[in-house]
Amino acid sequence: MGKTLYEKVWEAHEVRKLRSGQSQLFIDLHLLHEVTSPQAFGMLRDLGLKVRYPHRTFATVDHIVPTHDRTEPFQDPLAQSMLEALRQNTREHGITFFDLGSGNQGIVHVIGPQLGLTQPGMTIACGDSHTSTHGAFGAVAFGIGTSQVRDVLATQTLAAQKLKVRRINIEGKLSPGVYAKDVILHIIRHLGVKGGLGYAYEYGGSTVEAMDMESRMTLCNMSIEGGARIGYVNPDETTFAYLEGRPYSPKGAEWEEAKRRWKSFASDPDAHYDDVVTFRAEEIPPTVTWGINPGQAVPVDGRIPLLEELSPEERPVAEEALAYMGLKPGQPIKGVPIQVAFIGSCTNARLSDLREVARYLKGHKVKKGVRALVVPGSEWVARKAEEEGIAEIFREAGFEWRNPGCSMCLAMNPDRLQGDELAASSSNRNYKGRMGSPRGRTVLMSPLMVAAAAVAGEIADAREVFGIGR
Ligand SMILES: CC(C)[C@H](C(=O)O)[C@@H](O)C(=O)O
Ligand code: SF4
Repeated sequence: MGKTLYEKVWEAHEVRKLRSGQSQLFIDLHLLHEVTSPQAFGMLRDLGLKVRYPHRTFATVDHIVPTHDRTEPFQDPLAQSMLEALRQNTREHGITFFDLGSGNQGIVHVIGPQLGLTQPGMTIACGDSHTSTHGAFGAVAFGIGTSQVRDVLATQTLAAQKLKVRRINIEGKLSPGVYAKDVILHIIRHLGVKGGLGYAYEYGGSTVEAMDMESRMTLCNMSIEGGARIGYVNPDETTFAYLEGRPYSPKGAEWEEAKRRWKSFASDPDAHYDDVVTFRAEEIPPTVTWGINPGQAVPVDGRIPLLEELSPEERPVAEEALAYMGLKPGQPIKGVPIQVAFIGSCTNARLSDLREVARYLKGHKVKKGVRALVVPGSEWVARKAEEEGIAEIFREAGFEWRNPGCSMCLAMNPDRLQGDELAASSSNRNYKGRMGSPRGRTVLMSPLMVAAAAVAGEIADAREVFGIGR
């Protein structure tokens, strides 16, 4: 019986089995940001310990960064002190820090891949739940809590429980105007926000094989929204082509050797899976959420479910969601007015996302009264987008072009909703109050659908707004 990538990577990194039933796992790459690291460094200091492998540890600042005016000191003294703590901690421990203005600052899950730090066959940990993003490269990557951040800093290992593996096949060709974001929203809608508990998700099939790396990242990014802490795609030629020549990618003879090793981690054709699920690409519509978790989603041309169509478990959450969102059962989702349009986050703020939107947005204008923001995922993305004229297309259309950071996705910075504003958003979470206002509302969708909503002033079908596929 063959093995999955997950099992192979696990076995290659298992230091020992622990009496608890967990394993001690070696972590190849540890990524840090300002929110979940200060306490971990504090604990290390209290224990009189050093960082075990500073050269396997990299830091950036993303959550608290103001995206409008980055002049220091920031207006929020807490944000300023978090940045300073990270500067101090990384300096003291000899850790590379991609600080503001370094040219490489950005959302942690955007910069790892972009710099070639994220590689196939690695174990990657970060004190952030969307670490699953890095699985797009065939890495076993997962979010950890602050005490585990301490453990990894001190030992470069952590105690972890092995997961089951669910293979998710997506077969066929996506329709025009349908993207990886729609695929993952569709998957979560069908498997549920808790469907992945206890599983790592392995995504495959002809649709995934045809996806570029940035689409695969979008897919893996939201695994956690489906309850799976880990999501990954087997490494292939697309993966290698993306990594070749990146700053931290292996070079010269090492490159060929690395590729050989990376290939060996891919799941065997006869690998055993604990579960297998298959979706047809042609059946995946542009998908948008209507509720307060990412599983409460419908096709953009569909209706919000009637309560009687839902299972007894789903009903109370749906009622709560409808009351919060100010929406009615059976109502079409299209046409719901929006006040804010947000293109950004570790799900959808990479260069290919912005390129794709710019391609269609050119010549259109944001509807009067809509506040539209585009927040590139990293300084590198921002630079490239300026060079390619993408930034200008957004500005021309009436979007505010901001500096890189998490921005409104989590609103740990000045970018936030006001009152009960409703935002069309390319981010990954639509929890109550997620975007900084206790009554603020978030509707998740692909970046192109956000642009369509910005132009229409309401939730709209990008295929109609931009004349796609007809
Ligand atoms: C701040 C951080 C711990 C958090 C996470 O783990 O995901 C954040 O990035 C989020 O998206 O909610
Ligand atoms: S962009 Fe959003 S989801 Fe991603 S790390 Fe930042 S806050 Fe978390």
